[in-house]
Amino acid sequence: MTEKPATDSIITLRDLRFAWPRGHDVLEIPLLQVARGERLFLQGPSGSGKSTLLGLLGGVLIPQHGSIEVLGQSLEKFSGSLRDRFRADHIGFVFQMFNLLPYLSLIENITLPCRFSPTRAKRAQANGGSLQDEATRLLRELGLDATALNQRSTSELSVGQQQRVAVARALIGAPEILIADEPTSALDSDTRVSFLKLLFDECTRVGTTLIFVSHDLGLAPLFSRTLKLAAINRAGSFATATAA
Ligand SMILES: Nc1ncnc2c1ncn2[C@@H]1O[C@H](COP(=O)(O)OP(=O)(O)OP(=O)(O)O)[C@@H](O)[C@H]1O
Repeated sequence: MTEKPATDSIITLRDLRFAWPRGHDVLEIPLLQVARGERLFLQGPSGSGKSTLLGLLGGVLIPQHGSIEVLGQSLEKFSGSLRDRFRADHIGFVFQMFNLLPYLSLIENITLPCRFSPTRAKRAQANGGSLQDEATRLLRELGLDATALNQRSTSELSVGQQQRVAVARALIGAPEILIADEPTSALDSDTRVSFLKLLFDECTRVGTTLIFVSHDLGLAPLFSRTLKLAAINRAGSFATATAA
């Protein structure tokens, strides 16, 4: 893999190998560094290991070999509960299907990460006064009026509205890293680009590093760097990540 050493890297993977139980190695990454504030576009064919890599970066999975350093901490040395805490404090997630909870109000959905992370709750309060105020402010930045929408169930929101709520939830309490797994796949191409601009603006304002997975290669030029995961070959040899 061609990889420029980053001077201020927020993520460093070294000699990483990961295999699912009873499976071949899915990932082999000799070195990957992500700089603070970078917007990284992660691509690769279906099954190349993109979601697996996100799971490793988020401390949901641990590699059989190698190290994963995030914010200077070696995640593979943490216990499961420490990794859960670390993830809650420092990483926001936006999923393809957004995963909003229909039995919570829109504002409760956004403030949910603060229930799991006192660190994020404190940061959100420092920014907004109350968690509710901060959720409302984030929604406004993302172009939604919380007062008008909060009476509705999240399942009654349009896809574009749900997506913004999911972004507000991921960004509340200013996590250092935002991981987005195909969050634009349900949108038409014009809406995708305008949504990405909004996402970039928010990440810049909050100071969040963005790792974004998509099959839509047309979006890649909008990012500071593209990381391509190669397909796993039939013999089961390692997939290798390359920087584009
Ligand atoms: N929970 C699991 N248990 C066993 N194997 C898994 C599991 N999750 C993924 N895999 C395998 O790991 C490989 C990589 O899967 P992964 O979901 O990371 O790929 P992907 O690039 O995200 O694919 P897609 O673009 O289709 O979402 C695949 O061969 C998949 O079958």
